[in-house]
Amino acid sequence: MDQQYTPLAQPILYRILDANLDRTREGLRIIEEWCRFGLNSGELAEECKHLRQEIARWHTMTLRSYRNTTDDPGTELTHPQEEQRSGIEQLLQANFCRVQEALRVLEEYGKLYHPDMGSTFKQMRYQVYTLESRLLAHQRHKVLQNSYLYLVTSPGEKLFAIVEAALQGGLTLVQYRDKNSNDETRLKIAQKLCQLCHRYDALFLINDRVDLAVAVDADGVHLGQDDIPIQLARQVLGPQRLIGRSTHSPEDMKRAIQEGADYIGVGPVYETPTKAGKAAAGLEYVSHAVKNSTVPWFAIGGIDMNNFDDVMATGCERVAVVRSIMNAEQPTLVTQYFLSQLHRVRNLRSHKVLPS
Ligand SMILES: Cc1ncc(COP(=O)(O)OP(=O)(O)O)c(N)n1
Ligand SMILES: Cc1nc(C(=O)O)sc1CCOP(=O)(O)O
Ligand SMILES: [Mg+2]
Repeated sequence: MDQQYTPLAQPILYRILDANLDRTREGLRIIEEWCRFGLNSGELAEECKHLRQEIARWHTMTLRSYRNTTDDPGTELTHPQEEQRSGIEQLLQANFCRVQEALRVLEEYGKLYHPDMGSTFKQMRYQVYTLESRLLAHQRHKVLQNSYLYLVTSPGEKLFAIVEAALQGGLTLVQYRDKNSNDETRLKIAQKLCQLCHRYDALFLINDRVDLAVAVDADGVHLGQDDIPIQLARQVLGPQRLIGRSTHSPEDMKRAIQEGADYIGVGPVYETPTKAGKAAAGLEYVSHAVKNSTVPWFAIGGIDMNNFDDVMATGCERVAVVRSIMNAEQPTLVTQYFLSQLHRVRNLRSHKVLPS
């Protein structure tokens, strides 16, 4: 039987357009507030505002006059997930999704309303996809900039409990490093750790494995000197994810920065059983990083509470550790101790009590 098509009644069309214009404007406003107050990014906030204003031009009095909230069954419908957000990332993601869906509705139904509306809203939807990528990248760089302590994990039964304890102590940067498990296990662990870190608004990176980073939607990867080139990792990961590179000499550092590393590891400061057989690069190399690194960098290798002051005396302001936290009896307290000391040194330097 041939299907009978009837033209969409004008009041229905107008209500659909009104509701979705509202939805996009509200969602963009929520995103804009984070760009402005959370990220301090005038540029991103301005882009949201500009989009909102363009959308407002289509939101005419005529369309608004068809609003009938009391008879709209949709106002009662909420998903339990809307009542709960585990962190800012989830909140932003939910609102981007809402805006993109509403823009798609406007694109399709708009074609029945005005000859230009479909193409205009299609363009806007792509603009919002780009905005989402840029905002995510900005967000990740901001957390990285504000991270002074980096936990590189080691495998063990208490892995999740230790990472969570450290996150409770204020840790904001975690790397999953696991040299021996099979890929099925690695994938499961990485998924769980990623969710855990994101619940605390911390960054989650994966050692060595670009594929796993994509699979679990991690914030980035850490690559050693023997791993794939940064440029190739960037092609796979896109511009919005972070790439870290280990460096052991001034030449490594120069190359990693030139190749576009978002941060670098500087070490091993001391010989360490975590990387047995690797010679120490020493405090001299840390001092070189103080003077020459133009990207955030983390001193790594054998750092603990006993030698922490010596490392900081070079002018270093960020450290990465494995055993100091993974083997600690009280990982929350150790994390808090490291963070408070790192903060204290920065404060003393900014008040010129210590040389910077
Ligand atoms: C922050 C940080 N710095 C250095 C390393 C070491 O990476 P790599 O040289 O690739 O050695 P492995 O960790 O893969 O054994 C790191 N993981 N993190
Ligand atoms: C994983 C790693 N990379 C290093 C480097 O110098 O690139 S040193 C290191 C091990 C750090 O472990 P711990 O804090 O237990 O000494
Ligand atoms: Mg590696």
